Amino acid sequence: MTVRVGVIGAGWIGKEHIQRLTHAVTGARVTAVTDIDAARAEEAAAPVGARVLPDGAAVIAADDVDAVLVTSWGPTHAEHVLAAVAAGKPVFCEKPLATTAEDCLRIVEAEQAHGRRLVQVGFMRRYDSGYRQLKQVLGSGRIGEPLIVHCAHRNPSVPESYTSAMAALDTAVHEVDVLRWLLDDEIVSTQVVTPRSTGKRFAHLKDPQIMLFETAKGVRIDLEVFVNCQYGYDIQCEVVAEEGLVRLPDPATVGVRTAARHETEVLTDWVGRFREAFDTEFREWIASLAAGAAPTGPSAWDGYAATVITAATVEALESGRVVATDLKPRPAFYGGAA
Ligand SMILES: NC(=O)c1ccc[n+]([C@@H]2O[C@H](COP(=O)([O-])OP(=O)(O)OC[C@H]3O[C@@H](n4cnc5c(N)ncnc54)[C@H](O)[C@@H]3O)[C@@H](O)[C@H]2O)c1
Ligand SMILES: O[C@H]1[C@H](O)[C@@H](O)[C@H](O)[C@@H](O)[C@H]1O
Repeated sequence: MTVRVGVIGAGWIGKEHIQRLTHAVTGARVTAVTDIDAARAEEAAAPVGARVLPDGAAVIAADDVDAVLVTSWGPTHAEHVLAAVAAGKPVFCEKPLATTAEDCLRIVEAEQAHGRRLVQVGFMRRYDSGYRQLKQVLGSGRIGEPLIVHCAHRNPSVPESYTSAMAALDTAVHEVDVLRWLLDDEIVSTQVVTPRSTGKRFAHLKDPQIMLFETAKGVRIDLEVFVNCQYGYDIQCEVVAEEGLVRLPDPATVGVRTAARHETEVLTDWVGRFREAFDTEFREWIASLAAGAAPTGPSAWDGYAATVITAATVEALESGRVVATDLKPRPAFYGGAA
């Protein structure tokens, strides 16, 4: 069975995912595309033989759309996801699920009222082979219980429109999700320490930031977010446990030895670093839909948790205080694990 996908938002990542669904995933076809910029929609739709529809509502209602992909701007996500759930269609929403906790809860409630999972959120790190190996080691019990996690999330640079709050909302949101999943634990408090800011970019920006999270089981996480590090796109994660530690591998690149030096490449963007993870994410999503099963990836509840925890982190940055995340109790509908 071919899953026919309708796409809402044909910008940067929308175009990437349209290409991915067409060329890297079997069993999927993009049949409809919309964007508030019609020329952009046309540019993304034409090469894959999809038609352009006037808006998100038309995509969701279309007879030749079995599942919906939301890749528009964050503040518009909730409207499209709620409409897809109301129509009973599976929906994959790029992060964030919604920009407010209230909207996330609306989605969570609508999905529960529908009675079956329809929503998956685009946290692709859960599909990265390195993170999956980390989870396998932690789950095997070989190194005992996790105690401390050291992480770094570095981008070479960001545009001037990037704000200090985006370090949590746009960037650290990936660690928030992947660490909840990796540790099978919940983040209960957050704090932000601001070292001297880099002089290499904008005066308005607090960059780098050190985020300190505490989990329900007492694990401490330190996360350096440095979005103008200049040298490359660099994702680090090391879990220190009772009987050992496990570290996220760097992507494999050839080592070059020349002129008395040994060099390996550092990637420069998230597109290259997580390409395979994105491919796997969409292959597994489409496979679950083709099998008539509910999606197994990050849920609407995970989307809610990430929005609440990152909002609390912005509050921590602005107040200088430790902020409790105060998540609502997890509904049984979403299972036991984080
Ligand atoms: N998983 C990841 O690592 C990752 C990476 C980049 C972006 N994202 C997320 O993907 C989303 C899109 O990011 P982007 O970088 O592609 O942005 P973008 O600005 O390049 O594209 C967004 C597109 O959505 C369109 N749009 C906005 N509102 C719309 C609406 N109501 N209906 C139809 N189209 C609408 C815009 O015209 C634009 O073309 C964001 O939520 C972002 O956080 C995720
Ligand atoms: O939207 C992007 C994307 O989510 C990347 O994975 C992250 O590294 C960037 O910091 C963020 O701005």
